[in-house]
Amino acid sequence: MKHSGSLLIVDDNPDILIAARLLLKQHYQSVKTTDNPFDIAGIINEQRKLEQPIDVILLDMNFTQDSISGKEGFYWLKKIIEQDANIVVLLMTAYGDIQLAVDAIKAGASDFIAKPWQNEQLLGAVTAAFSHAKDKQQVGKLTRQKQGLNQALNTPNFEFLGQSNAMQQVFSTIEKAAQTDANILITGESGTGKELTAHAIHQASMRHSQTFMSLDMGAVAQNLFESELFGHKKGAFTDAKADHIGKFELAQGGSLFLDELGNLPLEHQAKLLAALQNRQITPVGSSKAVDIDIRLICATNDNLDQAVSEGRFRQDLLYRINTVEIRLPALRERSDGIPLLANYYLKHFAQKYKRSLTISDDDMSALCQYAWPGNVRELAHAIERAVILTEGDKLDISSVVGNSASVSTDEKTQSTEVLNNVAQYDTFDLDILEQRTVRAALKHHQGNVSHAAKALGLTRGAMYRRLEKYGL
Ligand SMILES: Nc1ncnc2c1ncn2[C@@H]1O[C@H](COP(=O)(O)OP(=O)(O)OP(=O)(O)O)[C@@H](O)[C@H]1O
Repeated sequence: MKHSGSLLIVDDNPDILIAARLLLKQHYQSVKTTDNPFDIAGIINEQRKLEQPIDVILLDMNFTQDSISGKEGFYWLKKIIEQDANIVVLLMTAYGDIQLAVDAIKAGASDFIAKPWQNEQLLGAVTAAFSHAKDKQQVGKLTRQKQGLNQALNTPNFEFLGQSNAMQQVFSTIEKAAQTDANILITGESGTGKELTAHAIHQASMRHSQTFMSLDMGAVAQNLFESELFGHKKGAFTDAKADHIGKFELAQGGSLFLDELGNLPLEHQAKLLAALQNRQITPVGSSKAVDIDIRLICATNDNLDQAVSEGRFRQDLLYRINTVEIRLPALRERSDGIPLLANYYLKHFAQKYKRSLTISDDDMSALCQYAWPGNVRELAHAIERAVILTEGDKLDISSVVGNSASVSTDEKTQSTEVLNNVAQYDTFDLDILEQRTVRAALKHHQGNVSHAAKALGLTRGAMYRRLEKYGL
């Protein structure tokens, strides 16, 4: 059976063309020939159009103008590589010497054949060239797939917006810090946009075409931190059924985002510090260290200075990760930015649910006065819910504010009251408000933690930490 694949033979000697074609035609589906190297580019284009692209070119080194130096062969080799780097070129000459062969391979040829050839020798070289071409095409395909995956992983679902002075400052710090490889710590309450910030840093950095890999430390089981970060070898522990690549290695060349870093237990903090200091990691169960090249971005809504003073977080690790610190202000501290965000999310969800809705000026100022304990995430969820619930063409604000989980009339009335009576809040203590909101969500969802977490826009890990924090 003939192999699929296309071959082009270029030689000014018609006898050579006939002999090579006769032999190779028995083994390969498509064998083209030409005695004029100026035809090469046209044949490559033609075959591409026919969806039978040339995989391998057998190229003579000396055409009539200059019969022994091989210069012409090098010239055409260069032209072919410029036109299509996936084509594998085999050079041939009757005046072969070792130096010419070495130079040909240095210039990008895959091999070198001396004329006259033994048929087996030529067949062997062409077979190897086809397999080389297949590998090159596979690598090209994988590279394109990786670029596509990187692009998908690196692109968050929403734009990163900010109008307020506070956010303008954040954007300017991101721009400056992104240009360097400095470790960056992003702090701020839940829902303020720490993850969006991490993406923005990666996008503005030199590493933007590489991988952005993230790990939510709040969602990692206690016994898996090391393996998630550094990987493990098959058999390293009972459940290690196969080798596992850790996030550090997956992020190689790109950025590694460690979210909710405050959750990393002390015993693992030392290992993270060592990895950052040595720029090397060792997978669990391996004795071989792997060099790493990543930009580290960490985020937390914990107060790490306080965690240090309470002995929960290593001071030396904090110094290592916070070369640049970006603090994201709570939404209530930048209420002048609320209209931009509210309109953006209204437009987004109106499109999604095929509605045409606007927000009245009064309602917009009400949105600006509300304290948004869940920050932008709460605002986005509230608007999505209101878009679903509103019956007219003006967004029904009473269903929006302060009531992320509920749709009942009672609770709607309550939230309207909350909105109308901002001044009558009995407290603005966020911990207390958060605790109440968590309780309300749990009650509404009859104690179902997953549902309540979803309604609050929290990950399960973040929800469990709050349950623990408030003893619920
Ligand atoms: N400036 C912003 N512009 C547009 N959307 C935003 C902005 N900030 C946050 N959001 C949206 O709010 C939601 C929460 O953002 P993000 O996950 O980045 O917050 P976070 O601070 O990492 O939260 P957590 O601490 O709970 O993980 C996302 O849907 C995000 O798109």
